[in-house]
Formats: sequence, structure tokens, C-alpha cells
Amino acid sequence: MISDTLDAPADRAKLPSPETGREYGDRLAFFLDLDGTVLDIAPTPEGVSIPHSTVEAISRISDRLGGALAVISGRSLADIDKILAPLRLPAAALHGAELRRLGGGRAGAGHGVPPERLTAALGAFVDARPGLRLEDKGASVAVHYRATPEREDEVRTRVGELVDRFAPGHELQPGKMVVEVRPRGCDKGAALKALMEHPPFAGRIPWAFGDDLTDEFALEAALALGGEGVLVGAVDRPTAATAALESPAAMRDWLERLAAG
Ligand SMILES: O=P(O)(O)OC[C@H]1O[C@H](O[C@H]2O[C@H](CO)[C@@H](O)[C@H](O)[C@H]2O)[C@H](O)[C@@H](O)[C@@H]1O
Repeated sequence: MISDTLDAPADRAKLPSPETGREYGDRLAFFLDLDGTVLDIAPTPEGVSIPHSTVEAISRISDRLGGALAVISGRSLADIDKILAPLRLPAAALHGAELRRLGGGRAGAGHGVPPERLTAALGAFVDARPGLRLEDKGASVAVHYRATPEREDEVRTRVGELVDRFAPGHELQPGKMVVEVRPRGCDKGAALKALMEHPPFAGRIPWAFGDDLTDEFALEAALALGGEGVLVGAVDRPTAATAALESPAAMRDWLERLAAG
């Protein structure tokens, strides 16, 4: 289901609350995006931070859900663990190219890194344009233009051309001031479904939380499995979300209140 608008305050009422805490722990599974959802957007990928109280809340909610809380992110597993330290949660990293099940076991076929010719060509493109930034994450690579937003069209066009030419096994994933290259067919929806096939997620109702285009795959997958999708922040695009929170700050506040309930 795709809706054009969401009434954030009204739809917020659908979210599990501290009062329903005893029920949700046995029935639900949470899938949390990081940047723009739990984390405020920062000028650079390294510039993000998370309050200790939010990490503690995520830990407490994960315990209450029997471990059925996963991170679904465009970041690498290493980055996710660094941001959420000391937690080491089940996760789908790099848009699903890296999967980790509960307890640390790595799952999934593992996807190849983009051809070196692509990374080299992207590097040359970025080096010639001050303000652009290349983030090489392994199976996924990103070109950030947050410092030079006027280059958006140029970046999207050129990265698309280079992927067509050098990396037929990969595809574009636009995001917030970024164009990412991820393994073809490897998205957050497929990742959510893969995690839902195994304990402690199997048999639970998935709730996916996200803000960006890449998160729409996860929101749609959660709905397809009988769950809910929660959009964080305002968007001017159609969304599969069935509930909403106004901002990452509201998301953190909701997590902390839920954990305290
Ligand atoms: O799937 P997510 O957890 O939301 O990660 C998506 C991408 O997030 C990061 O980039 C975005 O956040 C940065 C920090 O706020 C910001 O500077 C950048 O403009 C955003 O695009 C990260 O760098 C990417 O690798 C993730 O895929």
C-alpha cells in the first residue's frame, strides 16, 4: 500500500506504547534504520552520534523482544557496531549485502565488491570536484554531495553512467545527499524477509522504521508480512508507511519511553 500523505500525530497513536509493553514483547519484531531515523543527519558519515540513553533503550527493548530487534542500514556492520557500541545486534548492513543473525553468526551469500575499475573511476570523478566525498564500504560504495548540493544532477548522471559501464552486477540507490552503488537486487526488503525466516524473528509481526528511499523496501516488506512501516521525518514522496514519527529526536524519545515502560 502506498499513501501520499501521513498525518504524523494521528498515525503516531498506532505505535506500541509503554502501556502495551507487556504484549508487544512476545509478538513483535523491530527493524531499525540508523541515519535519519535513530540518528540525526550530520555533515559527514563520521559526524553522527547517539545518546547513551538511546543505546540503553535499544538494548532494553531488544531484551524485551527476545532479541527480535535488528538494524537495517546502508552502513557496514563495522560502522553499525561502532555507532551502537557496546551493542552487537542482528543486522542487515550495506542495504542487505551483509547479514548478521542473533548471536553474531554471519548469514547470506555475501555479495561481491564493485569492480575496481568502477571504484577507480568514481575516485577520479570525486577527486576532480572539491566537496564531493567517496565512501568505500566494500560491497557498496557511495558518492556524497552534501557539501556541494548543486552537483546532485551531475553526480546522479555520472555515477549511473559509470555503473552501467563497469558494474552490471550493481545498481544505484539514491539517498539523502548521496548516490550509492549496491549489489543488484540486494535491498532492505529482501534483507528484512531473510531475517524474518529465522528465530527469534520468525513468527513475529515485523515493524520497520525508516526515513529514506532505501527504507521503503523494508517498509513494504514489513507490510507484506502483516506488519507495519513507520516513516520518520517528513517526505514529499509516496510512502508505504502506515505510521509516522516527526523526526529522529521523536524516534529516540519514543524508544526511551517504550524502554522505560
Ligand atoms: O541506511 P542508513 O542507516 O540510514 O544509512 C544510510 C547512509 O547513511 C550515511 O549517509 C547519510 O548520513 C550521513 C550522516 O548523517 C550524511 O552525512 C549523509 O549525507 C547521508 O547520506 C552513510 O554515510 C551511508 O554509508 C549510509 O548508506
